[in-house]
Amino acid sequence: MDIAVIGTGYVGLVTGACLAELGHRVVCMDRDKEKISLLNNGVIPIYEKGLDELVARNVAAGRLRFTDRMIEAIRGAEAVFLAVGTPTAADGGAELSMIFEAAEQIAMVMESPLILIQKSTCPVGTSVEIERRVAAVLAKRGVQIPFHVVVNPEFLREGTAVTDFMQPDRVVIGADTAEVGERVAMLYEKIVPKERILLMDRASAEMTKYAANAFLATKISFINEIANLCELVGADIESVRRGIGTDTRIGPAFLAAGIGYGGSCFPKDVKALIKTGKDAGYQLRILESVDEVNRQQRIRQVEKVIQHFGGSLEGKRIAVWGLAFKPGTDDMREAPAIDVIHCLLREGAEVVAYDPIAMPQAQRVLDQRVRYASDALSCVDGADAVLLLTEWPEFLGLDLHLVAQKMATPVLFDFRNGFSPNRAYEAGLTYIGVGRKTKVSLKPITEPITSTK
Ligand SMILES: NC(=O)C1=CN([C@@H]2O[C@H](COP(=O)(O)OP(=O)(O)OC[C@H]3O[C@@H](n4cnc5c(N)ncnc54)[C@H](O)[C@@H]3O)[C@@H](O)[C@H]2O)C=CC1
Ligand SMILES: O=C(O)[C@H]1O[C@H](OP(=O)(O)OP(=O)(O)OC[C@H]2O[C@@H](n3ccc(=O)[nH]c3=O)[C@H](O)[C@@H]2O)[C@H](O)[C@@H](O)[C@@H]1O
Repeated sequence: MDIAVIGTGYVGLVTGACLAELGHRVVCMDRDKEKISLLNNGVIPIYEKGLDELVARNVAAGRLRFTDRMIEAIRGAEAVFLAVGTPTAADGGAELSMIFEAAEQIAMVMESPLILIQKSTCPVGTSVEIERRVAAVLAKRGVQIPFHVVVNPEFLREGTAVTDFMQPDRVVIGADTAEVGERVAMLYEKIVPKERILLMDRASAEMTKYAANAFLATKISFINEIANLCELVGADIESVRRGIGTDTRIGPAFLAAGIGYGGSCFPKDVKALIKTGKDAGYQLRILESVDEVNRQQRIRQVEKVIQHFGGSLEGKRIAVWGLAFKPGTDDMREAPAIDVIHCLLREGAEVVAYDPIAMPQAQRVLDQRVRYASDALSCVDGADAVLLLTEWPEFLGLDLHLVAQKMATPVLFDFRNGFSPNRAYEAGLTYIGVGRKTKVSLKPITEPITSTK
């Protein structure tokens, strides 16, 4: 099929490259000329495992092209994916101006029948509004061109985006007729069995995406609340996590306690769903708490650091391991590190940070006073404490004896529960995790779980 993808960010670029890999002819379009120029010069603007080879292979095979011109993107296309951003608006809802603008730009130049596929995460009713706007532009142009708007939300995660796209648990397709839904389903036939392609109405597909992200965010805030309680009553969250995660009705995924969720989606999608509820006259109490618990979780961890140093961080050198919102990505959107570092600086600390991949992105958003180290060990040189904020494997494999030796005072705040407390103690570090016993006298009975899936 000839396909256009509008918006060449994390989702658009992965979608375009993967569809090309499946044999389709794909044109990826973005209004950001710099991004398109990089891509046309073989440079991938984001860090995502496996994406560079995938893009290079499909460009070389002539199945994947990039443009900043809408008319060029949709010429000859049968289907157009809309994968532009839908960030948080001032009222907490989803900012839809970019997706409406893209749809209207398509309507202004389309010459033949099209299926518009809403890949971006958008509140219930957006597909109907897109339909209305496209029809209005076509009417203004005085042309009659058949088109459909189909909802096909994306469930990939950054860091594993290519494999998530190529091996999805399921594909959700919301369409107003079974026939158009089936046509979009054909795009996924090679990667997912038919019974896992879920055809439904458009409103339900739009809601499914928000419900999925909101549920995963709820699991995280839930386990963080239990972890906070563990700290107060002397239980260990890693044991509890194992104890509940082995119940098949609960499952082990998304139960890693820590500093809370960040990223471009959970925070914004939870807020947007709360706003959808408000607009419909329904208060989503659970999700309001999920959002609030997540906000507090960052503050709570900084308070632990302040408390450890007797109420002030004035003149303390704090090392920060990890800046991206999770390992495997350079994405700094809503990264806990932003808030944590802001608070540390406000309290008078000197901050030295290191992230194996995200430092160039971080430098754009963090305070100029932050200093950057060239590796994980030099980051802790002379530090009064080190904070693990992103559980990159590179940190977890460090020799903690060496770490302790380099520090002025050997204190490890493990805000991702990436290390074994006993390993840290044996290396001479004071260990403070999230929901972990501050002193573990027994041999470790649980190993830290670093995978979040
Ligand atoms: N990042 C992720 O892991 C996931 C994101 N999503 C959803 O996918 C959507 C896109 O997210 P990301 O890829 O992260 O966003 P992004 O911000 O990385 O990329 C969006 C791109 O759209 C471009 N754009 C905006 N308006 C445009 C227009 N009128 N014409 C052409 N290009 C335009 C921007 O220049 C940007 O390059 C959002 O709705 C998000 O919630 C869904 C699943 C996963
Ligand atoms: O809509 C989206 O954008 C995507 O949002 C998330 O993907 P992503 O944000 O890339 O990353 P996750 O692996 O879900 O992690 C999100 C945040 O939760 C945190 N997390 C995750 C799991 C866990 O157990 N504990 C925990 O604190 C991570 O550190 C990270 O900050 C979802 O997992 C995807 O299915 C979805 O498509």
